[in-house]
Amino acid sequence: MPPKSGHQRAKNIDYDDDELYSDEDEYYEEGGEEEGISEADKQQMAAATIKVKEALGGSLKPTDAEIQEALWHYYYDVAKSVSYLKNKYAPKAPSKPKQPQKPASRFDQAASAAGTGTTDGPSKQKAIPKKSAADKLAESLDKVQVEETPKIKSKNLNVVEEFAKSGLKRMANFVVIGHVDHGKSTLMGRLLYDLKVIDQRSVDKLKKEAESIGKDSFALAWVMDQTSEERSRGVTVDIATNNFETDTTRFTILDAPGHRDFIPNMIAGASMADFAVLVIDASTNSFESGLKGQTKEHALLVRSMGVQRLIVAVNKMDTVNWSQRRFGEISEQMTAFFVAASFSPKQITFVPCAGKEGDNVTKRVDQSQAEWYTGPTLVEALDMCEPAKRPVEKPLRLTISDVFRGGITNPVSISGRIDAGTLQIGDTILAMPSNEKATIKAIEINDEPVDWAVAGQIPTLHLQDIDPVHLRLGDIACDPRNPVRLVKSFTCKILAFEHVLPSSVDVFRGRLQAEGRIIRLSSTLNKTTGEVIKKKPRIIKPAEVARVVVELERELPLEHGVRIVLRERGSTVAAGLLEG
Ligand SMILES: Nc1nc2c(ncn2[C@@H]2O[C@H](COP(=O)(O)OP(=O)(O)OP(=O)(O)O)[C@@H](O)[C@H]2O)c(=O)[nH]1
Repeated sequence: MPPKSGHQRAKNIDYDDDELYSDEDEYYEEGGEEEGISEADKQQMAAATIKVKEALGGSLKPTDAEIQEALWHYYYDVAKSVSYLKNKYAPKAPSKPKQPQKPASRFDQAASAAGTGTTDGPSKQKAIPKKSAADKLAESLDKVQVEETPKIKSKNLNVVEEFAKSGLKRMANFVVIGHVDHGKSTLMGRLLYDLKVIDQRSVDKLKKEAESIGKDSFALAWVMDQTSEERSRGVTVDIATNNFETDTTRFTILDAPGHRDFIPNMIAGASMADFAVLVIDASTNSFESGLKGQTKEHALLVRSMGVQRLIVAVNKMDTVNWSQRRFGEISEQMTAFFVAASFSPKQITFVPCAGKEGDNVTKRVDQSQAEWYTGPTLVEALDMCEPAKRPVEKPLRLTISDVFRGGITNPVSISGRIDAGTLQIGDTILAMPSNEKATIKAIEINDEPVDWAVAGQIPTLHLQDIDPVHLRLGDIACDPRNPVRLVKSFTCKILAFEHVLPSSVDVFRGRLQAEGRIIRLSSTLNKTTGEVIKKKPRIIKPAEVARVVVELERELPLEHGVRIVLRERGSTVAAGLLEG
């Protein structure tokens, strides 16, 4: 298996789903109060018993009955029960603490470094055990002192200054786009392998797994495509992120899926990207079929979402014998298209490469194969990109791209790119549109605990004082003193991909998706100068730039300058920038 984050992912959680409380009845049998206990209580007790055992590790071994007594008394509050059991059963004489069964995860270390306590128990809505049973235990438990969840202490850092003096390498996020099967994942897998982000053993393991299901050629792609669903289908279904460093820059790869059904995920990737790597399969017919497929659509999408810089990886050059002519033909055709799509030719670099064998990825292609090519390798081209400026001085805006419901230490976590501002442990954030506050108890970047994070980074935040139902993909975590405003309708400048008429549309902003309606076509605009060409057009034609007004079904946190995409019945009709 490829390396995974230590955290259990729980994307798109259905919070009403009680999957945690499943067939664990055996844990209940040892002596709970059977009488008058509902099935839900039993299941809750069984699940909480497991959690308490995990939290106690191997050091203390109270019986199940003892654990359940504590849980019963504390209304299934795992943290309080654990405190009680530790107090009650800890050895009296000071002794060396035993090694915990499981090494503490980095998440847990981050939390304890921040001096945090934990809570995990039944939510407020859950059934409360009957008092009579609790009373039976009350007497014996009355005197126990319980640690309350401590307030998170902020170090009150000046994060902008910390960032300036940290000497952190510059950071850049790029999205990998291109038609299905053109070799995006393989190319990125190769990059990570050659830069030693993934080791030989892991690749060998992936190769074995790939061979065992007769898909040998996919081994490198699996470095990026990490979930089993993606593997069995052979396509990337979500954005895989991975990191690597060169001497000057720390890069985050956002590997977007090429399959047409998954364009919303690609949009989410593009909304976080400083630049894009467009992968084009140079093989006979593949380039041409890509042109009819997603090659152009993806390029247009990222452009209309504000991405200006492109690296075009003309891939699978081995299949055309590293033909200079083929490379020239593809570069020429694509340049004409890019210019029409308002990319500046200065911002585009074409690199011939072969991801599978790794030619011209980090190692220069053998001169005997392509003595005609003197330009940069892919990694050199990446290094030449100027990352966008980080608006660290602005109020915090973080677009939530994942919500995790974790374990005991970190019950609620989110991750997403910080679009603006900074944050640190102890900060209060406001989730919008739910308008609920939360406290940051720990922060991780690339699985490492840190004290702060700044615009451009994609941290994971471990939160407290909030119920996960208030956090949804696409929501904004912002500074409560400068909250993001909620809008019901907005004007935006769009590039049309198809004919645009007043009609119902799906509005995408990163991972946020909402139903809306184009209610007015205000004007068509000059692509370069932005001047009004025609007021109140009846229709907007493909490739035209226009200003339209969109009304949403519900209020959403949207601000000036955010990138949005309008889709209709599964296809992208337009994309652009929100004006107000
Ligand atoms: N000959 C050759 N084949 C390649 C090269 N790169 C990738 N392939 C093959 O092309 C196929 C598709 O590669 P992927 O990396 O999965 O393509 P993708 O673009 O990530 O596909 P999606 O995730 O479905 O969008 C695999 O069989 C790869 O082994 C290359 O440089 N040369």
